[in-house]
Amino acid sequence: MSQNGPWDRRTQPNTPTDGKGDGFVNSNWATLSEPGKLCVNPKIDHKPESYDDLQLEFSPLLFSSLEAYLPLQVLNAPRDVKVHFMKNILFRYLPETERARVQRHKDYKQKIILNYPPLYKEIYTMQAEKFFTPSFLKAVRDNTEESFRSVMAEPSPGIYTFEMLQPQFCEMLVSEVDHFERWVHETKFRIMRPNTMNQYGAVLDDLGMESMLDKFMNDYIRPISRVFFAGVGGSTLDSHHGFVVEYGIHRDVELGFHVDDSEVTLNICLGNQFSGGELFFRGVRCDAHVNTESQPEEIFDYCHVPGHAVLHNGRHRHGARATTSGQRINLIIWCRSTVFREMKKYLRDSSSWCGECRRQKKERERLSIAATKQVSYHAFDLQAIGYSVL
Ligand SMILES: O=C(O)CCC(=O)C(=O)O
Ligand SMILES: [Fe+2]
Repeated sequence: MSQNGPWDRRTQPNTPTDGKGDGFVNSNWATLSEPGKLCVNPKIDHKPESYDDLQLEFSPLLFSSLEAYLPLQVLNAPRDVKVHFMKNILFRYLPETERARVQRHKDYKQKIILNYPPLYKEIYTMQAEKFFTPSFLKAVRDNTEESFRSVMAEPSPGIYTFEMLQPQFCEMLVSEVDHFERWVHETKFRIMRPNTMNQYGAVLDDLGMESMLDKFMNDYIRPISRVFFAGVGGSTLDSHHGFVVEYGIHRDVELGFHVDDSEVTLNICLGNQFSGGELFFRGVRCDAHVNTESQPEEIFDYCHVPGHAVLHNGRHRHGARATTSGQRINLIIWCRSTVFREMKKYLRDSSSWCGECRRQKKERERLSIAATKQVSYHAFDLQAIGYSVL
């Protein structure tokens, strides 16, 4: 995540100012910049603030959860002070190499943001009425399973498709990406591609859209995921990787079979004219079973429609077939849950979501029922010939 959040630009607590701006005049808070300690006993009835609107290196939920452990003096301080205090503590747990990586990425993003002149500044902030179709917006505002289902199809278990983006927004985003690619070409700026499997495409978070996409995830993906992907962290999504992929002539052609680094993935086709490029799905798998066979009922192919979204479990194995003519650009948002990832380390049974774990569990149950039946038939036979069975 970015370190370019609003608090980062503010005067730090140990630099008191004249009190007119964002600085802190209360000299008590100056001491808070020293490495702090949390209290052993949390304040039980404490109602934490939300940190969702900030771009932080750690999950906003982590900051909300830590609040109850803050010393009273910090607990009553402004949110910026609390963030600074908690961040100092959390950073002590990040290995040096990870810290250096975060810093390098921050510098890289800052360089792009300072030098790249956006084509459409207006798409860098969330404007729901301009981005989303009215039917999608209504479903999210009603915020019930029924309202979501009224605009969605589930053509295969766990794969949801629906109309989501306005054509004008899709066109603007495609033009913005084209404009960015031209800038990259002209300036010879070396950019990072979305992932190891794509040679083209751009990470939208890196070109200044991170806070817009945070809102996109928090307000428009999480409410739906809370209903349909609760078992895999759908209600605690707290970070994302947002990017576009580009296929066609002089671009990527296809995408191999893979799982995403996400709990829930939103994949929206932005256009343009193209043929091919179908997504193929082959069942949800945990790490241990990622290379196992698909069952016939897990086989599903989907044709992209511009403006339409596909929402699926990140562990749903999939790939994209060759785009055989034209150009296809898709917006992908990989949504992640820190809480689910932590929990997963301790859970041994993934049969609630992994197709192969579920199949093996059923098979074990079938064998154990068959064995029990065998024992009772055997007992019945013995009784029939005059043995008493305890
Ligand atoms: O090209 C597509 O539609 C799929 C992209 C995808 O699966 C990914 O980027 O993870
Ligand atoms: Fe993917």
